[in-house]
Amino acid sequence: MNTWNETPTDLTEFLNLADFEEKAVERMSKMAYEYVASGAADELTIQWNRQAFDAIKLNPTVLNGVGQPDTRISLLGHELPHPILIAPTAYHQIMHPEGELATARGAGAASAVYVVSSFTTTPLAEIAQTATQPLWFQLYVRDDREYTRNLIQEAEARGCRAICITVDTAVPGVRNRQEKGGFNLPDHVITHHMPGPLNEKKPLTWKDIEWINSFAKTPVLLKGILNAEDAEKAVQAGASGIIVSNHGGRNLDTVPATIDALPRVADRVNGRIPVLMDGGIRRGTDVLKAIALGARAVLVGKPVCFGLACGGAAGVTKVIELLKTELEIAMILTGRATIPQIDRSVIWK
Ligand SMILES: Cc1cc2nc3c(=O)[nH]c(=O)nc-3n(C[C@H](O)[C@H](O)[C@H](O)COP(=O)(O)O)c2cc1C
Ligand SMILES: O=C(O)C(=O)c1ccccc1
Repeated sequence: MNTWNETPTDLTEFLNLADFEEKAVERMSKMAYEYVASGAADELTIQWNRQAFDAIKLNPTVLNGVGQPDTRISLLGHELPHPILIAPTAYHQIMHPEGELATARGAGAASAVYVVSSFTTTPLAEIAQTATQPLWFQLYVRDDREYTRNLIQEAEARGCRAICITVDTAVPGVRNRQEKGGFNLPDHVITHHMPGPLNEKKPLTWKDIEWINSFAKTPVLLKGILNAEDAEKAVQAGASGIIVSNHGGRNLDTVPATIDALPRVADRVNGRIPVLMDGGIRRGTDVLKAIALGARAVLVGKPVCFGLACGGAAGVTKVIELLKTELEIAMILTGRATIPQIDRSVIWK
């Protein structure tokens, strides 16, 4: 059991996701902040993820009679109250002493699916005991097939409802800024399910995906697809879903913004499997734009880490709730009563 006796942070002054990032700089160790905030190399992709959202204009609809929008979605056979998921991020114990347990509680209070990273610093069993909302598991595939099979089976046994295989990290990116920040895990922070560093993984092939699909009992999603050709292969390999992602700009610098990559992937997939996206979601209008351009749901990475650092579970909850409230406002002002009504006509051409 963790005991965390500090007075809870007053979060009333946090009005948007940018406020969390601004305050997180002061609260986190330099090492942890630089780890979370940094991107690969010259950080062009990390900037483009945001700039591309900002460049998309919305088309309002007046006198539309929408009062309280319905944000529910159906995803992989389940109904979710809203389309905002918590992206897998490693090492929550360097962000807050309660680590992933706070994230799980925060996700529960915000009715959000929490995708637990392979590099969780809390055992999955403890997270599963704390969680009150669905968990998914993010998988880094390692060389040892038995290890990978056991990890998937453990995640499934703990009740995780989907496996997201991260396919964009055959090697870690050129993380100059993370290195300059002195990245180094304290001795007491242990990655229970992933001993050893990120770069001991094997280069994956489509055959590995088919192998995992042959025994996985839960839906398998591929996280880190950016173009239509790979999306088509994912469908052919039997994936149950795709997450359009550039890993938050942390891996291959100068790949495009995910919101620019999304429409082509969505067009090619053409509804055969759900397409999710992440990268740069900071406002409810970003969620609306992603759905308009073909995403069934979105995931949020860095802002959740900053929420966790600023306010533990309550900070995580507030980050998700702010986005959801902003999404509802954007739905009202564009005249969309339900998520399926958000189509490309909400984008200003
Ligand atoms: C601190 C941090 C750690 C991350 N760790 C993982 C991870 O363990 N596995 C993974 O698939 N993606 C990881 N990611 C990528 C996120 O899942 C997600 O793709 C990205 O953060 C989305 O962009 P955003 O931060 O702009 O929301 C990490 C991202 C951050 C910021
Ligand atoms: O930092 C990351 O983006 C990431 O994916 C990761 C994965 C494993 C270990 C450390 C970081």
